Amino acid sequence: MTKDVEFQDVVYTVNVRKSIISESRKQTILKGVSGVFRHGQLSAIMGPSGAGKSSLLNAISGYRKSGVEGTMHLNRKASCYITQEDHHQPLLSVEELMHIACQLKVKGKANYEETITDVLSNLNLNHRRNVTADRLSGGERKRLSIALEMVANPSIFFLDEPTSGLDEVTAATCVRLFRDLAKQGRTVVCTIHQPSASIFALFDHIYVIARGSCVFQGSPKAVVPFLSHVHIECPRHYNPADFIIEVCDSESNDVIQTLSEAMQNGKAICTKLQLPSAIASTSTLEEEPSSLEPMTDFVIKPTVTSMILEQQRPKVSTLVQKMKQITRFFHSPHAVSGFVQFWVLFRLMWTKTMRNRTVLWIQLVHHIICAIFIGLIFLNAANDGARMFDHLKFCLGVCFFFCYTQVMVPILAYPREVKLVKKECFNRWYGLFPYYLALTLSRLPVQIFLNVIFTMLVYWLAGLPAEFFRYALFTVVGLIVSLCAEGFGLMIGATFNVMNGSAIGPLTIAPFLGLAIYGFDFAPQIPAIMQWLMRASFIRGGVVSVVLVVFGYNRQRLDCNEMYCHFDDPKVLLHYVRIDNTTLQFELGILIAMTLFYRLLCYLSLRRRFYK
Ligand SMILES: Nc1ncnc2c1ncn2[C@@H]1O[C@H](COP(=O)(O)OP(=O)(O)OP(=O)(O)O)[C@@H](O)[C@H]1O
Repeated sequence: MTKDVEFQDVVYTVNVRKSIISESRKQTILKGVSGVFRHGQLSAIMGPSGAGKSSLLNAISGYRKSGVEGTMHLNRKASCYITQEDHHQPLLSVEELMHIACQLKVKGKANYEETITDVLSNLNLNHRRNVTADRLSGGERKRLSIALEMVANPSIFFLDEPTSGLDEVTAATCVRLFRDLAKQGRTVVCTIHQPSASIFALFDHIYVIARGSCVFQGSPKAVVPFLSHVHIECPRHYNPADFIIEVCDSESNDVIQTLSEAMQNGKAICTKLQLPSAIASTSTLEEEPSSLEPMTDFVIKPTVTSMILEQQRPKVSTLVQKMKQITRFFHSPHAVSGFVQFWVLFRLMWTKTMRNRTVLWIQLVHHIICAIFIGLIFLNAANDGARMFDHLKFCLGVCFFFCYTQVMVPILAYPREVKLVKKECFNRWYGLFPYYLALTLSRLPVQIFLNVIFTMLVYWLAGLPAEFFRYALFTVVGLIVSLCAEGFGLMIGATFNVMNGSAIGPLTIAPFLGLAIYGFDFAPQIPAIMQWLMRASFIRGGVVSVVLVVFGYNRQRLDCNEMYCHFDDPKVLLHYVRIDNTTLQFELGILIAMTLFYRLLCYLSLRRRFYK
């Protein structure tokens, strides 16, 4: 089982477009870079801002797949990726998070308590086990991210800018911790912007990237001799890390080209020249670096990777390769079954919902106030045969409430969760399907409870007939409309960030609202094309369903306090708005199909984002 990370001729291209109307063009971010990160070593990917450090880390770790070409050689199942921002489940303590990590990542019934205490003590977090993740300091949060992955004991760590936002002392402590992890036989690779001299000296291996090309690879002590080799002299007492970044940040492309050619774009490595007598006495793991004293006897030599060795070996038959691919496809990358993943996630989401008391109270108050507001507008109007348009407005008001309440919440709240889920799915905590199922089902109990409160108040205040069957149908319709609206919101929240989503959400819902109120006063003249368009609006479907529940099912004649009430017979109203030719079952069927459709789109959108 390989523990090293090797890559060859990695190219990463993105499509960039200046504006929506301009043609997209390809931009090459990584220009055929190669390199190797060995186990037992702490490696840093360095470079000026925008050089391609994160792109390289994402490409070799597999965190980004689309647009990446080249050969990568690493054991992905034994690796983990720690993002720059430490996304953790809020409202859960360190200990609870560790328990969840164990339940999802540790095979079989192990003694979680022992594992948790071991890992937390190792990372100096044991004293913070009862604190919630959002109350931890920056350094502690970073250590928690590592602790959560450590329960599965991965042999490769990829960390994106782990020291960003930390002060010098905390950053040095973190880097020392990564070094300890590496010394235990792991490959630890992190991107770092511009380390201080003391932090720079802690790394075993440095990989410098500039404008998408590799300009240095090797020991930090070889930086100064290497630059001197290409006639760039680092001033005495200057931090070599600062100096090489400044050199790479210069305007001139020639310097970068010279350095990159000398390093064969990562196919070569700067290392200490070892005489045969010295080789025998040197261990593979280097001693604790005490200073950045430059090497005197360094050499640039080709990196010998197992990929190169493999190329020299006789080829394995394509049939054997195909068989390996097929068995890999059927082998689940997760430690526990899909059902266990679902159950752990369901309980986690339920706990989160129950602990978020403020949100629960806000939702409850919102439902009660809106119900009283709508109820008072149509107070005891439901039985007045002279107020046909008020009846329709009541049905519209109820549906609009469900739509707006359910659409906007996921649009604003969900994009934040997407990043956390992407990281956890990538690190093989769980699959997307169990997560999605848990997400859908865990919200249901609270949604049903709030909907029942709302419909009870509205139904009673409006003075609708005291028939349990009619009230139950009224509540079911409300629930299906709210599930459909939530699916629509989730689809937007999963596809766009908060800023774009909060603009796109209301924009896309507006035509649905228009179609929902279109033509109730001239229903017989609605053209066929509009009929089809109206079908596309789930709000229209909801309004029609509510009208059918309110006025269908043998509703008694309404009261009439005037000389003549044309609409006191509910059948006349249903006929006037051309709703008498449809059934509640049909309308609900379409609403359920739309709910499933939006939720499928949400799932596919998440899939595309996670696996691209
Ligand atoms: N998806 C993308 N679309 C367009 N440009 C991109 C994309 N991803 C990366 N880039 C560009 O590629 C370059 C390298 O990006 P990357 O994030 O890898 O740089 P970096 O070295 O990590 O920078 P920093 O230290 O500032 O985070 C930048 O100019 C960035 O704008």
